[in-house]
Amino acid sequence: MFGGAFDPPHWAHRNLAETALKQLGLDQLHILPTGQAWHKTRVLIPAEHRVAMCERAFAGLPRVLVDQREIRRDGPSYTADTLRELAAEYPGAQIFLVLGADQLLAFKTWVRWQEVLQCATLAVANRGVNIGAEAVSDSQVEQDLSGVDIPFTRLDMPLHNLSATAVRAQVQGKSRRYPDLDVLVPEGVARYISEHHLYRHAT
Ligand SMILES: Nc1ncnc2c1ncn2[C@@H]1O[C@H](COP(=O)(O)OP(=O)(O)OP(=O)(O)O)[C@@H](O)[C@H]1O
Ligand SMILES: O=C(O)c1ccc[n+]([C@@H]2O[C@H](COP(=O)([O-])O)[C@@H](O)[C@H]2O)c1
Repeated sequence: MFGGAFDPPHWAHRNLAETALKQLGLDQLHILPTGQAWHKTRVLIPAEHRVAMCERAFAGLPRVLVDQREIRRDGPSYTADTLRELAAEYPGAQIFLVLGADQLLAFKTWVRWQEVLQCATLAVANRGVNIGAEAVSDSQVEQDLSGVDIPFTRLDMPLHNLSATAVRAQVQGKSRRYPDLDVLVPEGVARYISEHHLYRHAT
């Protein structure tokens, strides 16, 4: 499973999914847009938009499905609940949880994180912890991860200094770092953002 706010989904998300499919030899990859992100302070845009953008962002990747269960479930989205359901649906399967290094470093704040580890193997992509600020190097990420005492496997993906925060800032005109939105998000997502006038105002 690969969960996220996906507000909006960007190139690093797609590359992460592609890398996980190939490197882990997955039979199926569930993309899970978060319902209620209890751990985020900002309010996410409506789920229907995030789902529609995920459909576009991950389009054409084999064995990928956008799974709306966290959106349909009442209450905060806990990964432990989702993994329990997936484990029951795929008895005997090895389940991987795909995430970026920033989330691995926060992992012990997750609700029932021990249960998450019982259900899934964590598959982690390098990502700078200092997201949105200056670019970070692989060696800095290595240093950040060196103290982690949780078992995980590495996804071999080049570092992308990219975040949904940077995409929202670009659309709001707060940042002029990139020439075009297509550099940050797949074309279908850029079109959707423009057609639905998303992210024009700060939330
Ligand atoms: N550039 C990236 N490199 C590696 N992993 C990433 C990257 N961006 C996001 N991820 C991972 O994808 C998952 C979902 O991320 P999310 O949808 O919150 O995007 P985000 O860019 O972190 O958003 P925001 O900037 O709003 O916090 C998380 O596990 C996160 O670590
Ligand atoms: O279960 C939890 O307590 C929990 C706490 C923080 C994050 N998560 C999940 O981790 C995934 C990535 O989170 P984020 O904040 O990077 O979008 C997403 O699926 C979240 O629901 C889950």
